[in-house]
Amino acid sequence: MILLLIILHEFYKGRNSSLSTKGGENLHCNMALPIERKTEWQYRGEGNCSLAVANLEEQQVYRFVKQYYTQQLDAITKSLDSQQTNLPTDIIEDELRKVINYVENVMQPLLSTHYVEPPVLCEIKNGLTKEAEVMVNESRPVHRRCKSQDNVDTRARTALVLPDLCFLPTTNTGPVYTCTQSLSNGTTVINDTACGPTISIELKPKKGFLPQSQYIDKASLRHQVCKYCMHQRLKAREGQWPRPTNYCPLDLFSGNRQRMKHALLGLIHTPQNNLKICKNGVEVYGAHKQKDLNLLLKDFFTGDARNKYLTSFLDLVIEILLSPRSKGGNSIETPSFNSQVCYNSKYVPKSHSKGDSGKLPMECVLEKIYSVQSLDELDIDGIYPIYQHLQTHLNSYPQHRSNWGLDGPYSEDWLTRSTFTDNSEHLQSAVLKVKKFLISKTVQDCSIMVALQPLVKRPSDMSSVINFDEQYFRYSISIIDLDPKRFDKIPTYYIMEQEMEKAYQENMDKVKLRDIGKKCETL
Ligand SMILES: O=P(O)(O)O[C@@H]1[C@@H](OP(=O)(O)O)[C@H](OP(=O)(O)O)[C@H](O)[C@H](OP(=O)(O)O)[C@H]1OP(=O)(O)O
Ligand SMILES: Nc1ncnc2c1ncn2[C@@H]1O[C@H](COP(=O)(O)OP(=O)(O)OP(=O)(O)O)[C@@H](O)[C@H]1O
Repeated sequence: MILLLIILHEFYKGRNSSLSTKGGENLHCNMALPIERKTEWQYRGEGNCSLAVANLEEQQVYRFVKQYYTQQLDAITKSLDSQQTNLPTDIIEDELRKVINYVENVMQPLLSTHYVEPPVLCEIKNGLTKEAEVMVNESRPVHRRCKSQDNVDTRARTALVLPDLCFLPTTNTGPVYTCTQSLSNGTTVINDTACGPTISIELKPKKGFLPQSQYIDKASLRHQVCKYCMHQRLKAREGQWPRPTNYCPLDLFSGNRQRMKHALLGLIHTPQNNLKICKNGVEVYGAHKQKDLNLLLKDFFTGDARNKYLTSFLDLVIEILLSPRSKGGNSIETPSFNSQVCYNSKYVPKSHSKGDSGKLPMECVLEKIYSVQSLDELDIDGIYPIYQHLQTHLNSYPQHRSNWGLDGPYSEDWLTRSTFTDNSEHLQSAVLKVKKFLISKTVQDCSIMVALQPLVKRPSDMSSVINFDEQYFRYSISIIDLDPKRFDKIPTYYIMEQEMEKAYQENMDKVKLRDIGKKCETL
């Protein structure tokens, strides 16, 4: 019997990997099998909507939906159709399918197959989500353990699944942690492919440009201070994080290595939810855990860099962030890219280093993210009146909401199609602007995952290998968290933007008053 179950297990495992490129059209997963053996789960992270846990055996990460997610979903579904009687399990499944379609049909073509892999829909057996949640509980941040909204929704019968991006794409032998391998005859040989730990770094870069929209008041601070820096004041006032960060997204997106390093050091100083570093999948640095990185990186570099491991690591990450994956070889600078400076940034330019033009190379991950973020040309000030206009129209013609695909389905032509020919050109163009805005919002909230492993020598296959400081590293780079943003959230965006600007302005006024006070004291 056990043998039969194992054979079935292997069969489904094979199916799982072969289906993973099909964007989850079918439901499949070995998690549905009645294997008695307990799965080894390891914590990977979480947001408001999902708990991400790695199945160590499969090297896959499951995103289990939380109760917060289903409550939101329930409210939205009821507001759109008060008659709806679907079961929560079906609603969740439909919604997860939409996420897959959005990533596959909208995000991947825009951001490239090199960086984006659509998740797969996986059926999960009863009791599995709870089992995983209990197993990883100790690793979760304390504030996530007490609210019922942060509990996984055990009614869900499906989950989104992606490869474990804290590791390099798996080989037949699985991830390699050590430099040596024990052979069956008792001898030990040096592993010539990979050596040392896998370090992953996750960056949530946020919005990388200052708006140039004509709809924003000319006198507005938003032309000088980026959204992230403004938001920091509001977050500080609301006690979301103990201290504001030195990180500014415009420094990271500048393409200038010195500025980028300044940005990364800002994140090391205050990671908040914008930086997370893992060693062999275990978080070692982030918002809630800050271990000695120089010590942790010691077995990652071969040279005797003493306390400079962190500096070397950041330089290596910068090289990867600027490397043009899809083209390979030389970097071509992006013609449309103009590096901007945020008034709030603490970066002080140093002497210009050689080869540092301060431009983003075409096709590097930052350039891809930047160019898709730039689809929003109007900013919220230009979009909000369009939203109101569309809402007024929808009050009279509610059926147009689905014609326009505002809540999906996300087909290949979601952005470009004009199936709503009975609408005026004006309306069609309004819908297109809103869609571009929502796409940009998704990419303003995504994360970059880089995984790296040192190699002992130059490998014969140099794809996804970087030569840095006379050492070779294999690496992978992916963009995650590309879920669609809701049309109905536009009014919230509008209010939030005003609150952020107000909070920033009030803080500036306070600082000014304090400075005047200090001057008066010295007179
Ligand atoms: O509005 P922002 O810029 O604060 O972004 C939100 C994120 O906050 P952050 O500032 O990154 O800490 C927020 O992140 P956290 O849950 O706070 O980690 C979410 O990603 C939120 O997206 P959604 O509502 O879950 O779809 C994000 O909302 P969207 O604006 O992307 O809809
Ligand atoms: N495939 C993966 N490999 C490794 N870690 C992952 C993977 N997917 C997610 N994670 C980790 O889990 C975290 C939370 O995942 P995710 O962003 O999908 O949750 P979320 O609830 O949608 O977040 P938010 O509410 O902030 O949008 C990520 O920030 C990342 O640290």
